[in-house]
Amino acid sequence: MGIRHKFFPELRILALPKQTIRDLDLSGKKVLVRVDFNVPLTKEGAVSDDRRIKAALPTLNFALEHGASLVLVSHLGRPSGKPEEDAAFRLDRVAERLQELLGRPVTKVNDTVGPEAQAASSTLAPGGVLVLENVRFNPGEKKGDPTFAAALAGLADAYVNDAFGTCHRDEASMVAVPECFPADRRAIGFLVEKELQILDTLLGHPKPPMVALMGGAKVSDKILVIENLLPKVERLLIGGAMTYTFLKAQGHPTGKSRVEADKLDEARHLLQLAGDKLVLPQDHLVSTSLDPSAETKVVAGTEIPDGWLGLDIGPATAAAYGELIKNAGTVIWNGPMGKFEDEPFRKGTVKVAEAMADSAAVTVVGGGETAEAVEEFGYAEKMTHVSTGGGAFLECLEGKSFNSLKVIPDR
Ligand SMILES: Nc1ncnc2c1ncn2[C@@H]1O[C@H](COP(=O)(O)OP(=O)(O)OP(=O)(O)O)[C@@H](O)[C@H]1O
Ligand SMILES: O=C(O)[C@H](O)COP(=O)(O)O
Repeated sequence: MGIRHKFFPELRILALPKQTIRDLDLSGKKVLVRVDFNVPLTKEGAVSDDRRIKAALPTLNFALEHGASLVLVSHLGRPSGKPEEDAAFRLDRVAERLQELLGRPVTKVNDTVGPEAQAASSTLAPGGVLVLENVRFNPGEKKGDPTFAAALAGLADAYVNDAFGTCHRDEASMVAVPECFPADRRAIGFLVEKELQILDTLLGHPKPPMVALMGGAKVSDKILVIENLLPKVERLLIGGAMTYTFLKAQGHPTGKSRVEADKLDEARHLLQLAGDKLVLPQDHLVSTSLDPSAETKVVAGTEIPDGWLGLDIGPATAAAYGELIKNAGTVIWNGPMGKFEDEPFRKGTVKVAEAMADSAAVTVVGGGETAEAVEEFGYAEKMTHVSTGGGAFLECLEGKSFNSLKVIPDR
C-alpha cells in the first residue's frame, strides 16, 4: 500500500523498509547516535553554518522525549594525526552550538572511548546529552577497527545512524559499531530516512519532466552521476568549469579555461550517450584571469577567445536554463554554474537558484558547495529539499548502495 509522501504530496511511495528510531525501545536507554556534525568553521573556530546540526535535531529530540539519553559521535574535518594541527578539529564549539539549539545541557568530553568518555557515559541519566571527541582522532575509525568499534559500542544500549553525509564511508562508527548491537537495537534516524526517501522518489518516481543541472569544477567527479541520470531526465543542463572539458571534447577552442585534458574521451562518450539531452551553455562570462578585479565580457557561442577563460554561464544561458527549470516537474541540482565565490562570477549560479526557488517543480539541491551557495543567497527555504550530503548525495545519484545502511536491518 502506498502512503502520501511527506515532501512530495503529489506522489505515493512505499514506506522505506529500514528499521527507524521509531522502532526502538528508547525508554531509559543510552542511544549512540552517529551524527554528521562536520560543519564549516570560521578562521576563529566558530560554527559558520549549523545546517547539519539543526538537521539532526528531530532525531535527538525524539529520543530525549521518549526517555533516552544520548551519546553523540561525529567526525569533524580530516584530522592529520598531528596534535598541533588537530586542535582545530575538536568538537567543543559544535557541542556549544548543539546546547543552544537543544535548549538543554550538553556535556562534551575530550576523548572518544577513553576513561573520560566511559565515566561520562556511565553516569548519563535519561535526558542527558554527551558529545564525544572527534571520532577521527582515533586511527581505528578510518580503519574500521573492530576493537575500537566494540569499545565505542560499549558506551550505549542502542545505535542510530543519522549521519546521512557520511553514509558513503565504511568507517568504524558507520559500519563496525552498528554490527556490535543486536539487530533490534540498530536503526536509522529521521534525517537519513528523509534524505533516502527523497532520493528514492527522485530516482524512482520523479514528477516529469525531470531536469538535472550539473556544474562544478570537474567532469571527472560527475561522470557516473551523468551516466546514471541520463535515462531518467528530459534535459541535463551543464554549467561550471566542466563546460570547457565538453567544449574541448567537441573540438572548440577553450582559451585559458579550466579543462581536464585527460578526461576528453570520457566527455566525448557522455556527449554521444546523451545526444540532445545534454545542453551546453550558449554564452559565457569570460575573464582574462581568475582575479575578480580582472576585465570581463560576455561571449556568445561555443568558442572561448585566446587569452580568456570562462568563469560563469552567460545571461542568455541563465535565461534559457531558467525557462527549462520553470517548466519542469522535478529539478535536481549539483555543482555551481561558475566561480561563484567571487561576486563578478556569481550571476549564473544566483539566477538558476532564483529560477528554482520560483518554480512550482519539486526542487532538490545537493553537494557541499551548491548547498552552501543556495543558503548564502537566501534561497534554501524555497527549495523542496537541500540535502546535507556532499559525496553521499553524489554517490546516491550514481546509484550506489552503502554498507552503512546494509547493516541496519529491514523492518
Ligand atoms: N568556470 C569555472 N572556473 C573555475 N572554477 C569554477 C568554475 N565553475 C565552478 N568553479 C568552481 O567549482 C567549485 C565547486 O565544484 P564542486 O564540483 O566541488 O561542487 P559541489 O559538487 O557542489 O561541491 P562538493 O564537491 O563540496 O560536493 C567551486 O569552488 C567553484 O568556484
Ligand atoms: O562533508 C562530508 O561530505 C561528510 O561529512 C564526509 O566527510 P569526508 O569526505 O571527510 O569523509
